[in-house]
Amino acid sequence: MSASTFTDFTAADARAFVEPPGENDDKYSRGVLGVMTGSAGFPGAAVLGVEGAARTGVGMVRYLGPGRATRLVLQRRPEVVTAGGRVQGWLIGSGMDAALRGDDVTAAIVEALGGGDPAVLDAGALDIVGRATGPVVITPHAGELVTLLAAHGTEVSRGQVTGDPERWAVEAARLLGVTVLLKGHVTHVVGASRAPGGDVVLGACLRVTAPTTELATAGSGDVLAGILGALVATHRERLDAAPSALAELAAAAAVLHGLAGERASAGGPIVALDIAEAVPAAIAALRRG
Ligand SMILES: NC(=O)C1=CN([C@@H]2O[C@H](COP(=O)(O)OP(=O)(O)OC[C@H]3O[C@@H](n4cnc5c(N)ncnc54)[C@H](O)[C@@H]3O)[C@@H](O)[C@H]2O)[C@@H](O)CC1
Ligand SMILES: Nc1ncnc2c1ncn2[C@@H]1O[C@H](COP(=O)(O)OP(=O)(O)O)[C@@H](O)[C@H]1O
Repeated sequence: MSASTFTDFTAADARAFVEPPGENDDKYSRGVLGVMTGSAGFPGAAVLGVEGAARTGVGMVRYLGPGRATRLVLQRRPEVVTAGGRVQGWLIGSGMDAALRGDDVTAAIVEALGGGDPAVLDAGALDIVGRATGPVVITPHAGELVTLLAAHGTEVSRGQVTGDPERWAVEAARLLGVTVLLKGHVTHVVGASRAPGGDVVLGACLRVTAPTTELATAGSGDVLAGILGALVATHRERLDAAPSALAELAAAAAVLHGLAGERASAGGPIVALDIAEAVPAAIAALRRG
């Protein structure tokens, strides 16, 4: 495989994706994010992703998940709407386990993915990436990428992935035909989509280096997925015009996640919710330049 060249994607690059709403915007024109996350085992992931999305700025979040997770989400974020309806993008899979996912949940995900809207697929929805009819970005960590590659006939160890993340992020994008955000201290993003004939077209290869290692904490990735979901929903028109923007949106989400984590940490430890809560200040600082 030929080596791909990764370009550093920085805070200066991310500025283009944190513009405030326009004077004529309303909650719908701004973008609605549909969220299917959480499960009986991991209801907290739903709270973390929704908080990440809400704090990034989005017109509305529609949360569609199991009862307990729904109650927890509403307790924390009463703004969230729990009825179905039109969305500009989806966030699906955080806090789900593909092996335990009920048939009803799988059917609901497949229906959502069949609508052609852009989707962020995380954790327990990575196995159904092939059912999406719209642009997709997947957000695996190294272990999840190993499982995903194996399901597509490529055997690789976790050590091999962490030892050469550039290679395996590109390989996954090439194999699946979707944009890949491979998480880590350095997060690698590889843009990919399918041409009308079905051939995979590779796009930008972007690299985001985390400003703090305190991001390595439970639920941190769920917050990242929420941030990315919000950016996707609020940039739907840009994505429709140029699907290649999905890679930049993914990299911008990783930048925001890092800046928010650094701000929340201020040199000390953090919990995942701290990252989400620090996103508005991180965006304000980015806008100021
Ligand atoms: N509060 C929540 O609800 C949270 C939910 N989460 C969700 O949890 C699900 C599973 O994600 P994971 O990535 O954790 O699980 P994975 O199943 O991807 O990875 C677990 C791996 O870590 C290993 N492992 C487990 N405990 C270990 C230990 N103490 N020391 C060393 N290795 C250990 C296991 O053997 C396994 O190989 C996802 O759906 C995710 O979104 C996580 O984000 C954590 C927070
Ligand atoms: N050593 C590290 N330094 C900086 N960021 C890290 C480090 N380890 C993990 N991260 C970041 O923390 C997040 C962890 O996500 P993930 O592994 O999905 O955890 P969880 O499933 O608990 O949410 C990712 O955004 C990843 O890039």
